[in-house]
Amino acid sequence: MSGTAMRASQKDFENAMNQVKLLKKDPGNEVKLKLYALYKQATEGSCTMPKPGVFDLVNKAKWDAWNALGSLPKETARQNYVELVSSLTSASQPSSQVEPGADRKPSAYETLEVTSEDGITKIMFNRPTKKNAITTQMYHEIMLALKAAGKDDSSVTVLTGNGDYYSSGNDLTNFTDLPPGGPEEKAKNSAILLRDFIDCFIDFPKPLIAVVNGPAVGISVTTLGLCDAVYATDRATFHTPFSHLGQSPEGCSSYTFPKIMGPSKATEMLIFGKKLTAREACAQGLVTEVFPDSTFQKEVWTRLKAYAKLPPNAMRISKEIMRSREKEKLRAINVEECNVLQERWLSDECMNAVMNFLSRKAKL
Ligand SMILES: CCCCCC/C=C/C(=O)SCCNC(=O)CCNC(=O)[C@H](O)C(C)(C)COP(=O)(O)OP(=O)(O)OC[C@H]1O[C@@H](n2cnc3c(N)ncnc32)[C@H](O)[C@@H]1OP(=O)(O)O
Repeated sequence: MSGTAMRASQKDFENAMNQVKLLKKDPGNEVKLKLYALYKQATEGSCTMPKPGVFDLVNKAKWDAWNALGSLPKETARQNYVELVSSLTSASQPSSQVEPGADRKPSAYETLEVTSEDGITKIMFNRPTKKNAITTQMYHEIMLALKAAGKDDSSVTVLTGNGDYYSSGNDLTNFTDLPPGGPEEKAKNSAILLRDFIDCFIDFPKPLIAVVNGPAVGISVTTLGLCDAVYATDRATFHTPFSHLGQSPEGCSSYTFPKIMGPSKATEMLIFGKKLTAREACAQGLVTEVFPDSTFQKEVWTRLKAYAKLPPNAMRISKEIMRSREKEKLRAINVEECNVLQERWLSDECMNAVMNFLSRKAKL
């Protein structure tokens, strides 16, 4: 939902709770879990309950769903709940009662614009004035959008950015919002969020294409290694300044980058923070193809529309074959990288780098 759209009131929330009870069609377990999680988050805030045991399957599934919302603000959870219920009630209406344009429901997201057309679900990062830096809320919204796109009836999913940047990576103000447990708790929560976020890329079931419309920094670069194709404007640059920030690689890049470009080129990017042009990134295999900025959008979307007409099940199965041998390995690498980062975030090197950026002493 855009920043200017109306927020759901407590009354809207209560109406939505009543509407859920009146749903004619069972929305299925997945949606019920999402509703449960959003309800708990909206009413109680972040999940602080102890995790149920592995054999307590139902409560564990509920706990997982709630816990996955991390620190999503209560108001956003309330809004997302109302919008989810609204989408369920409008989907269960007979088509003759649906007003023209009623399928164009307001977006369920504040930091993204998500659209579905011509067999393509487009997830657009939508904080152009902040160079599409990824806030905690935005991580959650991207996860929700990816999970929904993985199940919708589109054939391919596209990630792109609004404005002049693809994304400037992690929003460094994320580090300033400390929970009661201080930096240690913050680092622990962030590591869990990062692990879950990257798992969504590892497990994404359809072709996932990045349309890199401008410079990309940090995690918006590393996740490209988990996409299935990367199309870039010749204006894009690719920068992973982890050492400069006192941090270490994430997004499985410690594995995917050496595999894609060889260890020494990966070292230049991941350890020395060398910024690549789009053409350099293409020569090294991180980018699939580079287009002149003047024709970028037209050429890329024409191509994607043609790809989206291919048989969706064949594409899904082919991706599964290509990814299946790697999945367990990628998950393990993700956990390892998150553990290392959890410690890095508490280091003086990292804290100083973040403070320098926030106090405007340093930019990349
Ligand atoms: C759950 C946690 C998981 C963490 C995973 C680990 C992830 C690691 C990374 O992603 S590391 C990379 C982090 N990103 C950066 O260090 C980039 C920082 N930004 C910059 O250096 C510059 O802003 C720039 C080079 C991207 C763009 O410079 P310029 O063209 O001069 O624009 P501005 O600096 O004026 O930016 C406009 C506006 O946006 C704000 N902003 C931009 N990027 C970020 C960011 N990453 N975090 C926070 N804020 C950002 C910038 O402050 C300006 O805001 P203002 O208008 O001043 O309010």
